[in-house]
Amino acid sequence: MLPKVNFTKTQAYKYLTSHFLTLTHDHTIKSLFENDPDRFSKFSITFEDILFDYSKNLVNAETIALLIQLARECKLDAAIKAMYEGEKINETENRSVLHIALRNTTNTPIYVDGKDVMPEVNAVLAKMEKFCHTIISGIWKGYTGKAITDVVNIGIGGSDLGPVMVTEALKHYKNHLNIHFISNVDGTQLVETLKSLNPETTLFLVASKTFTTQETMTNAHSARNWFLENGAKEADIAKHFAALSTNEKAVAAFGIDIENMFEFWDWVGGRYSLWSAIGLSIALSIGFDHFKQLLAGAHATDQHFKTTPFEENIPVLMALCGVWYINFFNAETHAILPYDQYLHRFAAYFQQGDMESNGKHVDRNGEVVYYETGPVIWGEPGTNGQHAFYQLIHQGTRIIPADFIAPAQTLNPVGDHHRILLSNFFAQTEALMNGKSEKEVRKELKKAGHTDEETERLVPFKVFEGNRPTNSILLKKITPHSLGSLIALYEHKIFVQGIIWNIFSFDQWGVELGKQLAQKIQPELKDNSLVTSHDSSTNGLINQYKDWR
Ligand SMILES: O=P(O)(O)OC[C@H]1O[C@H](O)[C@@H](O)[C@@H](O)[C@@H]1O
Repeated sequence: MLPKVNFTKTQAYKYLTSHFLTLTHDHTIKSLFENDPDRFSKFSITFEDILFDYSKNLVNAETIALLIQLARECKLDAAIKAMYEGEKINETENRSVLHIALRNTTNTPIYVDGKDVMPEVNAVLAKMEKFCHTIISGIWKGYTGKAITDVVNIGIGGSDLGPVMVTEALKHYKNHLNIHFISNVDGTQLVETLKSLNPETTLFLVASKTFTTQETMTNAHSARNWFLENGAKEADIAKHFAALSTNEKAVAAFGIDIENMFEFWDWVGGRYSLWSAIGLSIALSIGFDHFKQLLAGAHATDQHFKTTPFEENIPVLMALCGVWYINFFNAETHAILPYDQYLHRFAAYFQQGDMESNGKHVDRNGEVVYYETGPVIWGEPGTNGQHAFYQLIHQGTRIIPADFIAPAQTLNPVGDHHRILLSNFFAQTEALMNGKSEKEVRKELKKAGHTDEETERLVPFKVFEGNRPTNSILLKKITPHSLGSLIALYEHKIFVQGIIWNIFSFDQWGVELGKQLAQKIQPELKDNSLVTSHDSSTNGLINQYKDWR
């Protein structure tokens, strides 16, 4: 059982409330640097090939100490232990939360209901490895004797976003196989994807934890129809369809050979499942050795998170800074801004990771909370974001804490590109912190030849308040290992925040209601009769749709 502490009732929260007033009155981030030449070394941590710099936050040593006291009062240590020991901390679904077991490369036993899960985990990994070898090498033949050239992952949510994000992030390491993803039930994605494919050389991976998700099952059935309508027979399905699921019965009912099923377990949350059989498209894309490196990188973070004192623990500090902004500064969103094109789906991935985990308004006692919980997560790769939405981060009315992520080494050295990219990465966090004062603006305008009158008119628009907080995460290079570590840092950050906010981070009841209503509406769309069973807006929309279709 997880501890159930209301963090707003702790001593630390009380202290933080008064500390907030003194800190924000007396300091800016800029002045904190001016007053402490060692600030960077005090507020940054190097873990393997990752430098986490949180010095450009509105925190001082006292803030961090109080936030850590908060974590202690919320019994974070007991919660971490409970997760790592396989306790059923997902209490509303009565399940353990063990994505850490999927990448437990040191193989220490982890027990669920008294049974070590590691033999099963290793058996599936071995099966995935063998499968990857036969597909990548071309030993596996399609129904006309040709090797597989294209792999299509059919899944949605956690059965899509992780594989999409990681195959994109590690594109540099990919082999000859073309990997495609179909997630949306909008037939457009299916039709556009299948257009370029040959059934003789295509492998479909039907990825669904439950194997009941409507979008995925609809797409999987249509893919099967396409396969059978283009020359293949029922008996050929075994060579072209595999399933990644926890639901053997439903896989068999769909007609996929159980030999081609890669299993995982109910203690793997969908949005934490890229490390499981759901990662098969990743392993096929980059090869199994690279996939193992991805797992090893995540395992390294798991060890860091489990064994490092909170003062030096990156996910704990990421989480606590987030709590500081959300619950004391009323920040509503958190931006993830990777200065790396390969990470272009990283923010989208953690939209599900974070928002489905911590988008909750009922605490672990079943009470409605009166404080803010999970932030809105958003972001795009820099420098594209700079030319789109950074205006609001720099000069808008809201506080937007942001993570800037960049690799020191590029995987694609071309001319001066990487130096230009990284100079923007460094410049942005500096600018967000320092801003530009009236005095500086005046000087600049005068130097540019503006009259005094023009200068005074323009000054207010050109001032940057600064004092906008950021984290910088500098990686040596994007590798399967470092990416695995990075993803796991964010996963554990989400866990820590869920513990502080006293919410259950590993269920997702909020996605159910829309699903239920869609099931109800679907039969109403069959014929053209007038619909009157809903509110007037929903009726009006449905009836107009019927009129226009
Ligand atoms: O893998 P499945 O079972 O198809 O679920 C896909 C997705 O469905 C729902 O939206 C949620 O439960 C997500 O967490 C999940 O990732």
